[in-house]
Amino acid sequence: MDAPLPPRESAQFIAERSRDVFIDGGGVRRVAELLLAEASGPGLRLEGWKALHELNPQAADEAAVSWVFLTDTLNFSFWSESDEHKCLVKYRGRAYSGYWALCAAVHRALDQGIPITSASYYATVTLDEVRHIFRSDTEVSMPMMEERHRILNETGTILLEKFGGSFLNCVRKSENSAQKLVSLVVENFPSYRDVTQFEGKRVSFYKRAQILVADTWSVLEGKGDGCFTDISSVTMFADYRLPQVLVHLGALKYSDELLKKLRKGEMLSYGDRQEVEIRGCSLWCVELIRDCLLELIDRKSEKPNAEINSILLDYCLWDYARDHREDMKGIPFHRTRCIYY
Ligand SMILES: Nc1nc2c(c(CN[C@H]3C=C[C@H](O)[C@@H]3O)cn2[C@@H]2O[C@H](COP(=O)(O)O)[C@@H](O)[C@H]2O)c(=O)[nH]1
Repeated sequence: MDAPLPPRESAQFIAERSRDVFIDGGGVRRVAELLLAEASGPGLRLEGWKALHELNPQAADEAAVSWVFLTDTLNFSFWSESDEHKCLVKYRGRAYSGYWALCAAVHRALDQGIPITSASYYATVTLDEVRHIFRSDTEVSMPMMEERHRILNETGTILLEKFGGSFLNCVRKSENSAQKLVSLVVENFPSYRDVTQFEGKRVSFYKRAQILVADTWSVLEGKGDGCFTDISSVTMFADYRLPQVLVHLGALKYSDELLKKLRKGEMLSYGDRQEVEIRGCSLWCVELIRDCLLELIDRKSEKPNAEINSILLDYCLWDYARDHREDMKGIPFHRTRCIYY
């Protein structure tokens, strides 16, 4: 079977044929201007990954890389039916939700002596143990617990068989190429194969594979094994938060029909035409925002302290979405239950 289009090309192909999701040129520019103000701050710098997030590993060693691999292997589908009743994990006096609940649960387990980031442990961890490790401190559990258990066993077994139980060995096989690492991950770990169809073409988003490469780059601070020569070729990560924030900021628009459907809380299945259009147009929209931002920076002839790329734009917009949850209440996120994002 022919290889799918890579994410960036997939996004352009989808955006050019989209019927229910549209990119707004004026909105793209306004977001670029909003981010220009950030260009010299920590929000758009690689160092922000550690400095702004207390649950991200602060070290840059093999254990930190293993932590990133474990969390990104489980980095999907945290949204709950109602925002009032959701999974929360308390850790060091704070209650975390969504993706951060996952990270808090990993730290809680490690503090209790459970080696959850070790492949030899999660390759054979039982469902009951997974339920205990990722237990919620509310009556709402983390979604898709059975799928998380299956993926842990599958991924741990493969990591032991093919990479000596350490994701750092896989990183080293990429020889400092981000694209090669994305390929190694999707070729060897089935749960990362975020591929679907659109108008007869096989398209890919590779959301978890790309964020895994980005987080590996971040945790290794862009140095040594984490110094990827082609890191700027990695695109934003097509999840369910970025589309929501891009619509909120006016860079993306939904048709009335789609907006009505999302407002009613209707589910979209993975691979549905509208679901693919939301993900593809969001990815392409961030590429256009990046191009516009780089143009604005050139015009201001203010050299940013480090190269701005789609990863840093994504992190910044995702954090923005987290910090503006209340303002975004009127904009629905699309509800898809899957293991890919
Ligand atoms: N596009 C994009 N999607 C991201 C992330 C992250 C966290 N990563 C970075 C964040 C801080 C550190 O810098 C990490 O590196 C999680 N997600 C996705 O969001 C969804 C969870 O959302 P909520 O239910 O609100 O927690 C779910 O699909 C999850 O897969 C990101 O950065 N970008």
